[in-house]
Amino acid sequence: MWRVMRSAAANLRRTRQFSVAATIPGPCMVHKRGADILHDPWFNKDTAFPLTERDRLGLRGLLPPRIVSFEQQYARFMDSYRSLERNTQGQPEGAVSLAKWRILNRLHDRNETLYYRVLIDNIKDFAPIIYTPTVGLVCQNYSGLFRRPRGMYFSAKDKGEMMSMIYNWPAEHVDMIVVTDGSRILGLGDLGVQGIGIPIGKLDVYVAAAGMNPQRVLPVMLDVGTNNQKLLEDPLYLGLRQPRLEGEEYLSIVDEFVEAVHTRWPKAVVQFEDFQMKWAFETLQRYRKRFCMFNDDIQGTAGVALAGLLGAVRAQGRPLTDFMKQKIVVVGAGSAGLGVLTMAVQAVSRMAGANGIPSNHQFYLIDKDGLITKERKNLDLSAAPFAKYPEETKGLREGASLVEVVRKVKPDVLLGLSGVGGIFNEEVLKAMRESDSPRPAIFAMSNPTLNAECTPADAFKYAGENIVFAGGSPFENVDLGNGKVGHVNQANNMYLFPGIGLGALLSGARLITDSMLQAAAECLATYMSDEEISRGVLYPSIGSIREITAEVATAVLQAAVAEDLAEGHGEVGRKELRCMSKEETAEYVKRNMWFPIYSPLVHEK
Ligand SMILES: NC(=O)c1ccc[n+]([C@@H]2O[C@H](COP(=O)([O-])OP(=O)(O)OC[C@H]3O[C@@H](n4cnc5c(N)ncnc54)[C@H](O)[C@@H]3O)[C@@H](O)[C@H]2O)c1
Ligand SMILES: O=C(O)C[C@H](O)C(=O)O
Ligand SMILES: [Mg+2]
Repeated sequence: MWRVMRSAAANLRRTRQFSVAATIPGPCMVHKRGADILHDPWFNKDTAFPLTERDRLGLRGLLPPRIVSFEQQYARFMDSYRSLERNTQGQPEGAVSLAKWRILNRLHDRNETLYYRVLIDNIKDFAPIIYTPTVGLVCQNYSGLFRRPRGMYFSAKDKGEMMSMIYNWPAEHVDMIVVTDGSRILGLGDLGVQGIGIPIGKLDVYVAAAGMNPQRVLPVMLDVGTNNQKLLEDPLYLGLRQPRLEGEEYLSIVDEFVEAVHTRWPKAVVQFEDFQMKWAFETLQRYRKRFCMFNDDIQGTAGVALAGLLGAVRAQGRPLTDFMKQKIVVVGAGSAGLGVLTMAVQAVSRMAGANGIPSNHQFYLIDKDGLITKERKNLDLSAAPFAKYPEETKGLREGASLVEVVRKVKPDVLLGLSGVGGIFNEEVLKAMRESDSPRPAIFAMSNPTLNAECTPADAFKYAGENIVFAGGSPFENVDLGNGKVGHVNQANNMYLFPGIGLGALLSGARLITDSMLQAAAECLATYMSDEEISRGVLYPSIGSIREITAEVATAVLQAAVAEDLAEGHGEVGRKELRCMSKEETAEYVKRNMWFPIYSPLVHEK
């Protein structure tokens, strides 16, 4: 458990060419002809339709005569993207990001194959546009940006209709669903129906990183109203104009949706995303023993944070088992912060061994009212296991402030999942200089950029140059002068959710268990070489997200097999999965990862 890969092995893996040859799709059946094909982004090839297909599909005369290759189309798109970048230099960042999102979104609407190819090849550049942080801005402006619908919308007004509505979705097969109710979009709060941008962005990452087939993914918005007064008063707002449903009324909507999905696509994996804390925990508890689902903010985030925390131990030159001694201050007792602490405690008890006494002594939890102790009035049930007994507080009082806690505890790690920009201020960061760790770690994981607890520049400036740093949104590395660079990691659940979803899907498991999630976290934690870790590099580059996702999916699938939960997927049955070696499992995963190239289209009536 928690073995650290030898650096040579990790490097070898990194240099291995990632094979896409096996993913070349065969002919693709299309039930449309003529202009209907050109207007369908799944099938459209624009000017790249060869003459034979133009004849066969009734496209002759509907396109200019010259046939342009995929490579030429690709180059033309990238040229226009780069010229947009040049022409908008110096303009406000938000406006530029939205312009970039628009040009990508237009391509998405027109030609999915080309869109996903440019996305995969340029994921490092494009992830911040189609995903965090720009996706946050898109959600905030969604009603104004809306041109064409994407995904499905189930509203409180659809009660009793969902079982039939689900059949309105045009695709026969759906493998992966990301659903939100828009109640806690990143650190931006309740954005109602406008939160649909998040499932769309997450599923784009699924296609790019996990090779999910875009014809088989479904973003979903459950619109149960909004408590965002500004949106309710906005004449352009596209969602229900009513306060959020609560209690049983709310749950009956989610229940109906989950049942409808399960009836039509019993094997689909469902990811719950950006639900406010009470519903995030409630729905996870309610469905995880019945359906193949997980909550990304609780469980995906936990695995990514744990991998980073273990990396921070290695960066101190200590053995992994020293994780049990690390003093960690978690700021934010919401779905993400509590998810992280829950998984960290599980890791500590595994390390302590079967007879070890599970301990959370070294963890300190802070929320908007300060340090959480057993003396807290109306202590939230989910935070209770992490509340400090009086004898554990080092003399700190209930509700002690963040800076008081940091000064007194001298933590090895300060981890923010509060959604509050800038709360790791100069005073707090300077207090981290007194940390007991030779290499303190600062994780400012809240999204989007302005909601990060601090910037990396401030962290290196005030807490010292020897820190290890991770943000949740992408930031540039920091120039420390004298040729030294402060490496900036992105501790974002995108390193795990695509592999969790893909591994679960390909295993055919009916549930996503703690062991499967632990396998995902372990895989990420052991991915980096000692040399990388010593430079403060805790996570792989986004550029290799497809490789890490394939490994995570393999680990998840193997864990499902080990628990005898893997029932098989498509042609590959339970028995075959059980007989596969690790290498064969990895090959099976890669073989099933979709890669965008134009397939020959064959018309079928
Ligand atoms: N990097 C990632 O992968 C990742 C994953 C999940 C969530 N997040 C981010 O984490 C943030 C929180 O998400 P969540 O789902 O846990 O939200 P949440 O609303 O469930 O919880 C927020 C918590 O922060 C606390 N808080 C608020 N103000 C505070 C303050 N001034 N000081 C200390 N604590 C304060 C609240 O009391 C609450 O406990 C969001 O910004 C989200 O984008 C990041
Ligand atoms: O969406 C992200 O970038 C990460 C996370 O799921 C979040 O809610 O912030
Ligand atoms: Mg989220």
